[in-house]
Amino acid sequence: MPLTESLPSQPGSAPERAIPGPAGLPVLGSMLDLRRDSLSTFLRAQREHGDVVRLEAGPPGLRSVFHAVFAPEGVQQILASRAANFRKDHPLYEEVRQAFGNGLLTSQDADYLRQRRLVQPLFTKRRVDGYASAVTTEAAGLADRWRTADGGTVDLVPEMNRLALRTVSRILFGLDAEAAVDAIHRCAPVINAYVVRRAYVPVKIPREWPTPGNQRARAATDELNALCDRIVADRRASRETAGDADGAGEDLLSLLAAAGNDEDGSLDATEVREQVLIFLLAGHETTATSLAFTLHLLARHPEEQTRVRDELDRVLGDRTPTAADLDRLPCLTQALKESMRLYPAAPVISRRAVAAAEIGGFRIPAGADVVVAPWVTHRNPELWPDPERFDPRRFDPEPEAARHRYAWFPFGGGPRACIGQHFSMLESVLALAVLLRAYELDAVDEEVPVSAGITLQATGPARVRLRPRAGAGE
Ligand code: HEM
Repeated sequence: MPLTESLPSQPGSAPERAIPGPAGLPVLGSMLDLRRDSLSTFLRAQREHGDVVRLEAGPPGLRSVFHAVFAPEGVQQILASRAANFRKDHPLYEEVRQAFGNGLLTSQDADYLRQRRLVQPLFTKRRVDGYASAVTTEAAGLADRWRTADGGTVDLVPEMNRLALRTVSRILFGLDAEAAVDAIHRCAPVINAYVVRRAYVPVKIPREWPTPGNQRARAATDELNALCDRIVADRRASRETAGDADGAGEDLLSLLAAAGNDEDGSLDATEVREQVLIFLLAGHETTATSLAFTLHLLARHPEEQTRVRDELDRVLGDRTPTAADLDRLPCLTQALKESMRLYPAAPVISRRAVAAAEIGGFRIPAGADVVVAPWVTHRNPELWPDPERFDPRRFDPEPEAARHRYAWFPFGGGPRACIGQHFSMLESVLALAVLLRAYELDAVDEEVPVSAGITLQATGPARVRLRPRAGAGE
């Protein structure tokens, strides 16, 4: 086993110096803080202790130790330049793997390479551009439905969740997701909370024990698995009836089904189901968060909303946006990126070090659990002056080019960067364009409380009042 990776240290640094961090409570360390509000705990740790910190959780003798790295240079080492040394073996990923199986998000090594090769063709630029009309059709359907919204007010959190789930299901699974919406929205939060609760405790109650928490999580997992099995079985049945008329390789389900049928068994039934589940979940919750917060921030900042809408009117007039419009809507794209800075859908990304590594002048030991946190790096006042302020112009071409590549990394980076990144940007820009052309939005709620599950979760409503625009969408 290699014990030390030689990584460049900063000039004059002293690698053996102890990594600073909060003392926390005498017995439990930072365990309660991490479980209660990991985002604020990491943010405070950065402000008080710097860009490499060490947090301890649990009583002496049973303590878990977590390292966190916040400077863009360190993030780059972990996610990209030294990615092979930082694996998805962190307790948080172990919990995600237990809950959702070994799909593309959690798999590693040969399994991962095989899976990534299989699904990559769905995410080429040409392929993703082809998803545009499905996105605008779904968004226009929602804009129509909003005409009858109760009191003209909607909560963007469930609305965007439903929109993103319908869109990804239609594109990746050729499926009308209406039947799946309820089950996913009931089960995903239960598992999300369970995963995070377990990730930061040093001693875990075995999953098999019949505690109420274990039973609730098991029931939710079983329901999601059954849903995914049904999705796969329905598609198989319809392919057989249609004599494969829809053509293999058309969407994710066709690709998976074809691979599952391979004689060499390259994906067995469990693997097919696990891919379906991970793409259903990773493919909608995250984009939904971006959509909801972008609309809500624009509702809270009318001058920015006007700037975006003027651009939409100028560039699109009355026509439906297409993939070719993406480069023509810089104001909208900047507002989206700024919202992803403030509310990154994956606020914390976790890894485990194989060998020891020097980062930012400190030595991270072999076997250490390490996180990088877009939530914290995106709020570093040295990179983002007045960080809590919503200011889309931070993404003007000049300041954007001047910033470190890892000052903004909502999609991660390196070999495990988000496969859905371009899809998500296309989906968000086009859906936002359709909705913002049809409605002006006034914020009802101001701040929206959030917490970190596997992904960022809004824990309160993000309501807006809708004012239909004259002539739009009629
Ligand atoms: C705003 C939207 C999104 C955000 C912020 C986001 C964020 C991320 C991040 C940070 C990672 C890397 C995790 C790590 O390094 O540990 C990731 C990976 C992944 N994402 Fe996304 N994602 C988004 C949308 C999507 C969409 C739309 C899909 C699918 C259609 C998707 C599917 C995946 C998958 C399968 C992986 C694992 C990729 C791999 O390891 O090869 N994501 N995402």
